[in-house]
Amino acid sequence: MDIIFGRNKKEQLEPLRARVTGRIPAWLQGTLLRNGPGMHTVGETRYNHWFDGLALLHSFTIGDGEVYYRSKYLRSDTYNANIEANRIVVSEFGTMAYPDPCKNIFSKAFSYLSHTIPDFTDNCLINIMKCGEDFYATTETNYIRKINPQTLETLEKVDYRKHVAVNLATSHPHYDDAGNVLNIGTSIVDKGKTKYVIFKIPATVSEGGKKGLSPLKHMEVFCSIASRALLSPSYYHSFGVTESYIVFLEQPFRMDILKMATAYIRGVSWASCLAFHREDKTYIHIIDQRTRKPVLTKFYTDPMVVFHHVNAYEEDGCLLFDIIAYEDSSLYQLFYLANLNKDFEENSRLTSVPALKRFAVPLRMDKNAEAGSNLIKLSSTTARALKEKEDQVYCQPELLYEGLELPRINYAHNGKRYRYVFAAEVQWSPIPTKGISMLSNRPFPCFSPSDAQIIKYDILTKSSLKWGEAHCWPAEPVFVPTPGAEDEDHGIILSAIVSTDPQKLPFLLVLDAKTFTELARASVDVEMHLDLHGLFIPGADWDAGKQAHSREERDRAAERRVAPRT
Ligand SMILES: CC1=C(/C=C/C(C)=C/C=C/C(C)=C/C=O)C(C)(C)CCC1
Ligand SMILES: [Fe+2]
Repeated sequence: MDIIFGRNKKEQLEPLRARVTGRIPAWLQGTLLRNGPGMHTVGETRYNHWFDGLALLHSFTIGDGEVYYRSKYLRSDTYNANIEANRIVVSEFGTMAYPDPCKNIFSKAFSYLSHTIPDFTDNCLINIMKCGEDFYATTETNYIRKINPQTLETLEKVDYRKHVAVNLATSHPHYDDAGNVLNIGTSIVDKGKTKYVIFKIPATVSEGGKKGLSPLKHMEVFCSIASRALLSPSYYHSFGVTESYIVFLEQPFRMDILKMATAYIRGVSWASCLAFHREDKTYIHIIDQRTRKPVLTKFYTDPMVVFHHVNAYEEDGCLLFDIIAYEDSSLYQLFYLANLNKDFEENSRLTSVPALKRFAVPLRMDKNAEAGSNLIKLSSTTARALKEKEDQVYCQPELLYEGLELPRINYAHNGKRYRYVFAAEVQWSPIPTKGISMLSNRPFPCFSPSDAQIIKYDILTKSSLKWGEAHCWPAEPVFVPTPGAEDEDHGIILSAIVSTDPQKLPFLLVLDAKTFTELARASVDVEMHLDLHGLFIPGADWDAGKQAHSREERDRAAERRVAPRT
């Protein structure tokens, strides 16, 4: 497991031609650009958590049936400071770091305290966001980093706070048909009011006919939602949209602001300031995009932890939304490197498995409905919404499928009716209970991973198709539609596969999205990292992608030309 999770990966700066077996469809031209943690130790120091690792961007440039691979570390301020000091000097999610051991730690801590919330990391390791014509590496802090999608070079650092009052923002924005970005962030103790802020970044800006203006400078607040608890806003990783609404889950997995403000002085990580409150509810906020206000009915459900929304849409006066839900926060526990690097089977136990669940929320309240009655009359789901009071509804989901994560859809169906979920599936087999869970303090059913595959789940027929191979770890499957496609699943699936078998090279897998049969694979002789998220840039200048060298490479080549041979 160390091969996959714990080991630092080398960059592949020069585009490397992959060995293609099978046939890549001729129409498939573009670049699959992805992000994830690639470096877990710096000098003698090591990160505690897999989500701390330094961002390693990688790309597969595809065209004329060929594939070229390259990878490059994001040259974030965090990366540069760490490399220069040859140790970890910037704090990440699961690792608190101290910039300068020679200086008085306390004076530093006091200056942090006076700001309440310290300056966060710009190690943008989670996803890639498209903003107008530009691409950004993203994480969940207030920083994003512009990148060159062809050369993977790191460009400007953008601070969201300069444009909207957010200290944190998700790495999973939504896009409308015009390419405008919709995202949500948390504004911590801004004028004493902790709130969730939904903001928009326009795809294009033109002022007096001037082009090339930065869309980020034209961000606007779309609406905000007050946090239930001023000092403990919810943690969230994504949200949902339909054509007319936004779905935001205020889950009882919360950040303790006071703990965060003193974390540095106490020598504990940000992760330790997050806690799951199983005695609490999950509040379902539905924001009407037309009025820019939350609907007044209070919808809630049982406590849960959600990272990924799959999709949401409206049907017959109801809003349906699908998520991957956990019963507790054991996922974060699992990704501590100490757990991942030891006996994986033994240690990677979850006290709850990721489950695809469908919720249904009534958009119009039946005033005459009796208390206790189910307001959902759809034949397509068994999800229920029980009226409790005039303005209070308890939602009970329909369980669709257990054991999948990293969901993707055909994005043309985002916010609209859809049928297919593409995801990574990890089958967690139950193992005999050995004791009491440290997380929940109760006897726990334990699960250990037994099999990893890519899955296409059909919500309509409740059936699935799968792709899997021995020793292979699939990444998030990305759907790319065939040009002119009419069917939702008319296209291909791309996934970067790494293997635990040292004899087997990593490869880009190309599947037919309809049948889930393998069309081709492009193997590369590199140590590839297991990534998190990314996107496909269609029709990107294939020749340029194949040849484009970064500024550094060009400089090195020039140096080689002038340097006398010794
Ligand atoms: C640094 C930092 C954070 C980073 C969180 C990260 C990096 C989360 C990654 C989550 C993933 C990858 C989930 C996958 O499902 C917080 C807690 C937002 C706030 C404090 C500073
Ligand atoms: Fe994610």
